[in-house]
Amino acid sequence: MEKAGILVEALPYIKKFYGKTVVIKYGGHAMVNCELKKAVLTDAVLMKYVGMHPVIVHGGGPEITGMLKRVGIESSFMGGLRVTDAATMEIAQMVLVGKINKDIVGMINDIGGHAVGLSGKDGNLLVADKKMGRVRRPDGSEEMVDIGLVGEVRQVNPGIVATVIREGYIPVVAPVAVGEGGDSYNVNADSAAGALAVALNADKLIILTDVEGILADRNDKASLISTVTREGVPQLVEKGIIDGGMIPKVECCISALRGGVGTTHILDGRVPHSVLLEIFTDRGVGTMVTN
Ligand SMILES: Nc1ncnc2c1ncn2[C@@H]1O[C@H](COP(=O)(O)OP(=O)(O)O)[C@@H](O)[C@H]1O
Ligand SMILES: CC(=O)N[C@@H](CCC(=O)OP(=O)(O)O)C(=O)O
Repeated sequence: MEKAGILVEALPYIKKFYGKTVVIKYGGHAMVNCELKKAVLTDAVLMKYVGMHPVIVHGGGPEITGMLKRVGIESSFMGGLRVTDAATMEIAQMVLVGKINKDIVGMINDIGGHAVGLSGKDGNLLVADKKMGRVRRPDGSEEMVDIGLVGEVRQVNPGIVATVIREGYIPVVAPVAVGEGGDSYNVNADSAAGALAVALNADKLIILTDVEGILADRNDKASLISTVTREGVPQLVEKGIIDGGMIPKVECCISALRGGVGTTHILDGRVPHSVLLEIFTDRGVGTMVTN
């Protein structure tokens, strides 16, 4: 009976989200092991079976760093973005599009779902301009520096994703964009997910990472901030509560909300089925960034 209770609890949410689009950003740090990956992807398959439209945008920062190391290239980051020269871009594309994307697609299909892998270059899905890096000088001022083939999404052409959804597949998108002259650009996966969520008019954007959500004190899980408004975020950044890799996540939540996405969430991808818990139960998990 207790187990059936979960299904009864889920029913109104299944009804509420029927036909709705949910963009799930699956970060590299949350891809801990095969079991966890399966749990996350099973959630997406289940969502599809109950009539929702999950779209996965994946990262893979740690795997790119690992592969670069194997070929003797040291990674460096500026403002959370990888400094990307031509050789780094080649490896990043190989890892993101050739390996991680296909691994996820294979896993979804193996679980019993139907997935199609895309990069931002397919169907000109993500069109990018060159993005400059930002460094803070000791006096507190900021300097813009060239960080190579890093892109900022200028335009999203979601047609190919819409087609894939309409045909019954789960789209799985790698954050490699097309730039001027057909060049590949390395795009932060959070930004790619946010831009795609806006273009698809998604109801939810869920960012899966390797922490419980936004913590007021990084050493205390109990300090989880379960809801923060768009206006409340800059204060948390100024106070230094939010820094590093969490900055592009909250920025992407804010721009997604501005662009019309219903709600945005930062969840712990290391907790099995955190996406299902967020969508189908009353127990909101992680941090919700709202209007
Ligand atoms: N206030 C905060 N609460 C939780 N994590 C934070 C906070 N500020 C910064 N972080 C950092 O952000 C990291 C998540 O970003 P990142 O490592 O880029 O993840 P991903 O690979 O999932 O994109 C956390 O592991 C943590 O170190
Ligand atoms: C420009 C830039 O930094 N791109 C990222 C793309 C992958 C990514 O964002 O992966 P995570 O979500 O796992 O961090 C990178 O090269 O690491």
